[in-house]
Amino acid sequence: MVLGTIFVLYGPSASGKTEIQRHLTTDHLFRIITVTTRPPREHEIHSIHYIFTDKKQFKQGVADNQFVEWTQYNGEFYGTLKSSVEEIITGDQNAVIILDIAGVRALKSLYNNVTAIFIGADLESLQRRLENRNMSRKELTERLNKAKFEELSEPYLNLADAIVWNSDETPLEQSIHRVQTIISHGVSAE
Ligand SMILES: Nc1ncnc2c1ncn2[C@@H]1O[C@H](COP(=O)(O)OP(=O)(O)OP(=O)(O)O)[C@@H](O)[C@H]1O
Ligand SMILES: Nc1nc2c(ncn2[C@@H]2O[C@H](COP(=O)(O)O)[C@@H](O)[C@H]2O)c(=O)[nH]1
Repeated sequence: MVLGTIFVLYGPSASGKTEIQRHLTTDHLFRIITVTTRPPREHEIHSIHYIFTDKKQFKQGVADNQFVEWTQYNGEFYGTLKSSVEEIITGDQNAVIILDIAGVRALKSLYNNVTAIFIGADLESLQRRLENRNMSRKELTERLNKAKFEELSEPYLNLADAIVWNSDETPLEQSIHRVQTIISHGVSAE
């Protein structure tokens, strides 16, 4: 195993990225926490799920060149701090991070040791899971449409080094195990 590898989980909203990341128990695996301007969900905690900030501070961070990459999603900003990534690239541990496709592209273009793991689920599973979230109908529709027209499309999947389907008929433990195997033994172990 090459240490200093960043494993990026990406895929549509509610595909299970956060849940899978939360259960990974691989040794020497650091979780890179990203920054967002979107409001926290009920259960989300500052510095654990995200570094929550406001738009003014985020824009200042962009101006100060603090981000290695940043993106906009549903009218909110999301970004990866340079400091959090460089700690891994120059260190001796692996890391896992959750990004959108722009983030995957950016990290792959900047660093060698980046493995992109697409976490997917069918639209029915995504809809059911999003309906369980306390979000507006408008946001739910936007997230589902993004999944339908972008995040489940070929260009999105083609960027993946490994694909893990985590629809409702797949036990979550099985998906966690697959991601854990990829992280511990590499994509070819799949
Ligand atoms: N295999 C599964 N079967 C049933 N439910 C699942 C499965 N995997 C994840 N879930 C549930 O789906 C919901 C969404 O998962 P999660 O929050 O991890 O998605 P996400 O991909 O991180 O979404 P987002 O990008 O919007 O933050 C959670 O309630 C989670 O428990
Ligand atoms: N390019 C980046 N994408 C990010 C970052 N942090 C999260 N994300 C992605 O944003 C969407 C929306 O996230 P949500 O928590 O509001 O559902 C999702 O695809 C995340 O993967 C980041 O720093 N950079």
